[in-house]
Amino acid sequence: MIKITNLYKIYNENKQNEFTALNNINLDIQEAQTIIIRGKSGSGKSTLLSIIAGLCKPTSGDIIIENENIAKLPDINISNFRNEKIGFIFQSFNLISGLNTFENVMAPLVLKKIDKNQFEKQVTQALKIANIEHKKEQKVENLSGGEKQRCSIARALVMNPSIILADEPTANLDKANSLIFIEMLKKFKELKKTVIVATHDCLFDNLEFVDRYIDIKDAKIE
Ligand SMILES: Nc1ncnc2c1ncn2[C@@H]1O[C@H](COP(=O)(O)OP(=O)(O)OP(=O)(O)O)[C@@H](O)[C@H]1O
Repeated sequence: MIKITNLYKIYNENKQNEFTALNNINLDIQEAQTIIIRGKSGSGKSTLLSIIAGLCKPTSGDIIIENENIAKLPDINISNFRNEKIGFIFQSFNLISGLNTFENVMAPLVLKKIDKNQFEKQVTQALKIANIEHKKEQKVENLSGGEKQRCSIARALVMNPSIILADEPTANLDKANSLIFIEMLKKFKELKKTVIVATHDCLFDNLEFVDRYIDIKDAKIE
């Protein structure tokens, strides 16, 4: 479902500060699997997730997602592809201040031509799955850290994507909220989402529902 072949990411290529962040990555991820990518700070985890999300171009190599080689897609097609297929949960939540929870979650739907009832249904369903419906009218700047994350999870789910990517999802959470996030991963699995989490948090070690742990060291899969 996600097939990565001979993937390289070289920052500042042919310059004095050239740096290889991903060095010949090959990876096959099946539909509905839960994958944890582990590695020290600077090992290349975020770079790999950003490339899978189409947020950043590889230097070379192929990333086939549902029969589409996103390494070769023009930028405009990549954003449409990302909007429909991928939900991204950012470490620092990336919510829009001044708007409430409901408005933040509906943001990805705004440009879609769907009727108001369907629109409200999709937002409400995402809020329910993420357990944040009770805060739908609260401005996001007044949410707690855990609630901000649940709002960003609802936003990631609102388009009903088949793939969920999470970059260091527990970096800004206390232990209790980190464990709530881990429980949320089980829910994603029940919903048959393909989930890839990049983390160096040992709370993610030895989880029985995780299909595969991938360790990255110095830009390579170990
Ligand atoms: N735009 C850039 N230009 C140059 N080097 C970069 C750029 N982005 C990332 N890097 C370098 O690539 C390496 C991998 O970065 P990346 O963010 O993927 O690591 P990471 O494993 O996610 O680390 P962390 O856990 O700290 O987020 C790092 O050494 C980083 O400094």
